[in-house]
Amino acid sequence: MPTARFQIGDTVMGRWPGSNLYYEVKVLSYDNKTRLYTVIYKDGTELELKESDITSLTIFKQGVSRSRSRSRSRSPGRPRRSRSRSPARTSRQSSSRTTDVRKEKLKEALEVRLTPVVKRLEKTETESENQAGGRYNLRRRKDQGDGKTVELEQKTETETLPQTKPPTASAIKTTDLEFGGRVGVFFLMFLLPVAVLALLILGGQKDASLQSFPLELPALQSLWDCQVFGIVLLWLLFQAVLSLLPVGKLVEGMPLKNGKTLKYRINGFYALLLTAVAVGVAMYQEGDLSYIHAHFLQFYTSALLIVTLLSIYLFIRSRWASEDELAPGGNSGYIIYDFFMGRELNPRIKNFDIKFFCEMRPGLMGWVLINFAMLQAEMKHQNLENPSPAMLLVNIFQLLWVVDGFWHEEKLLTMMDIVYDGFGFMLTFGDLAFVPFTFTCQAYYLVSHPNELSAFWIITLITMNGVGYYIFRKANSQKFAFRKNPSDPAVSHLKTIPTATGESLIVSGLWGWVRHPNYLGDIIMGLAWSLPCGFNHLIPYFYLIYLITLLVHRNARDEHQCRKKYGSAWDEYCKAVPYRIFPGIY
Ligand SMILES: NC(=O)C1=CN([C@@H]2O[C@H](COP(=O)(O)OP(=O)(O)OC[C@H]3O[C@@H](n4cnc5c(N)ncnc54)[C@H](OP(=O)(O)O)[C@@H]3O)[C@@H](O)[C@H]2O)C=CC1
Ligand SMILES: CC(C)CCC[C@@H](C)[C@H]1CC=C2C3=C(CC[C@@]21C)[C@@]1(C)CC[C@H](O)C(C)(C)[C@@H]1CC3
Repeated sequence: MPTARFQIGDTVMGRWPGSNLYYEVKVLSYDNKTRLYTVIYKDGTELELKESDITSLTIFKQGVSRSRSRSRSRSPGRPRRSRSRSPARTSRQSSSRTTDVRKEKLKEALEVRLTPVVKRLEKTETESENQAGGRYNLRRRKDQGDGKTVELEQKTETETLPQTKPPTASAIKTTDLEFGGRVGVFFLMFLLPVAVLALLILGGQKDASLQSFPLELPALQSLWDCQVFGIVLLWLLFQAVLSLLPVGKLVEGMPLKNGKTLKYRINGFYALLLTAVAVGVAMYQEGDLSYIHAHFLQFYTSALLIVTLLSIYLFIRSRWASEDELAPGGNSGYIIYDFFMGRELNPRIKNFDIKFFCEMRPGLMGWVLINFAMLQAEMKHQNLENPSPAMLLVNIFQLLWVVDGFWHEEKLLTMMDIVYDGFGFMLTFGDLAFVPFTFTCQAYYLVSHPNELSAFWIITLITMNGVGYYIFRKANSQKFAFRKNPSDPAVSHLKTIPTATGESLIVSGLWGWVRHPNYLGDIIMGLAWSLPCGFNHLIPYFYLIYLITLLVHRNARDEHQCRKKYGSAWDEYCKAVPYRIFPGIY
């Protein structure tokens, strides 16, 4: 008959599921059969924990002070990494984000069942302070001067405790396959490039209706041009050189599995300005940008070849990557799957981060350049003295979005694409081929399909894009500011739900309206980018369709992770804010 090591009513330290973080919990009961303890966290979450996930307060405190003195003696005078980390997020959050990533893919041995019992919506500062009592009041801790540091230190130190050692890297194996597994990604790998090619062929035809497909298939030799390939290579090289310029700040990314952080040069905005200058000079020298329109298919096939070669290089080099440099989602052992998803998380050549570079630079800059080239091509093809209002709107709206992206470049470092996803065919194709050749679908379409816009429509579209942008920017900035410092006056008025991980969820304002207001803003903008092209064809709506599909899928993926991470607090959030992306739609 097994005996319980901890007694009912004992206050002990309990591991939070899937993480290496320990919180004070009270033992409620012990089940002799399952050998599980039911414990209650201070936020009211009840869990069943194994004995190995519980430690007594005394042992825990000894462990913390031991590891503290160990780390001090190892690196005297060295500043704590966690305090000087990326400005993108606080290290407290960084820590839980990495933990979340581990939790998702490392198949930890923890088996816990979440049993939401008491739920509490944190309403106002005063109210939550009154309620603080015995409960875990996160809001209050953060507001208590050094409270944040204490909490942060404890978590950092906790990771060095022997009993909370993360699973060894060799245990990492991707078992949950996405996109239909091996067969799914195999088809996607061929379907995606072909679908984009079809879009480009169709968008360039006079009759771009889907019924006319597959008309006028281009001759094979017209898909390739060595000069175009050379231009694409030069473009990549030029952007790579700009990204390496020692201007702009150096920031640290999120902590990796091995506890290290990588440095990133944030100079995208300068690179955009320099690119604009270079294009200006080229035009002044009588360069004709409409060349891009005339050779659009060849530019695409050149990009596709580079994508393929780069993906092969990335896959081969990942063989030499250490286990802790691998992405949790791209290490299934199946060649096709891992090639598609990407094995290595942050492939680098010295300080040059290939993923970060591809994600932001050649594709996004290329998008703006191609749009501008389409504007010139439109004037040439339609004998216009000035670009059409539709073309101008599309160019300006999208330029605003790209400029915004570069202005907030460092925030990308906290996104799942950088923190979690490997760099393989999917992202390489997405960044270098999909973004520049499909996000430009409206401008490309307008070159051969003019669409008149009335003043009313123009004003409506400007308003729509403005509203979308406001929601998108405000939601993203609010979340970012809140994660950085919840006491920031700009966000401290927001109502929140505390969670047992130490992070709160915003439940008022935009984040109290729908659960992903930033996606909603993005979608409204996507609509404002397509409508200038009229309603004759589906081609200009390709971006909108892609965006909705991607964001709905991303939303599901994110919610799955948030539910695992925040447990009952996430359910509470979902109850308080029932709509996912669109108001009125669950
Ligand atoms: N045009 C395009 O092709 C694409 C555009 N985008 C845009 O990029 C932007 C960022 O998107 P993405 O990174 O996917 O997602 P989000 O920026 O929405 O990040 C989701 C994370 O936010 C945190 N969070 C969720 N709800 C709350 C809340 N109520 N309060 C506080 N924190 C919360 C959670 O992380 P935690 O709690 O750990 O902080 C969650 O994991 C969006 O605007 C999106 O539209 C994205 C993909 C493609
Ligand atoms: C079907 C395809 C192969 C799917 C590819 C998806 C990618 C094109 C997108 C996934 C997430 C992206 C983001 C941006 C660009 C498109 C991809 C790579 C982004 C960097 C653009 C600039 C923005 O400001 C952003 C919010 C930083 C975007 C982040 C996500």
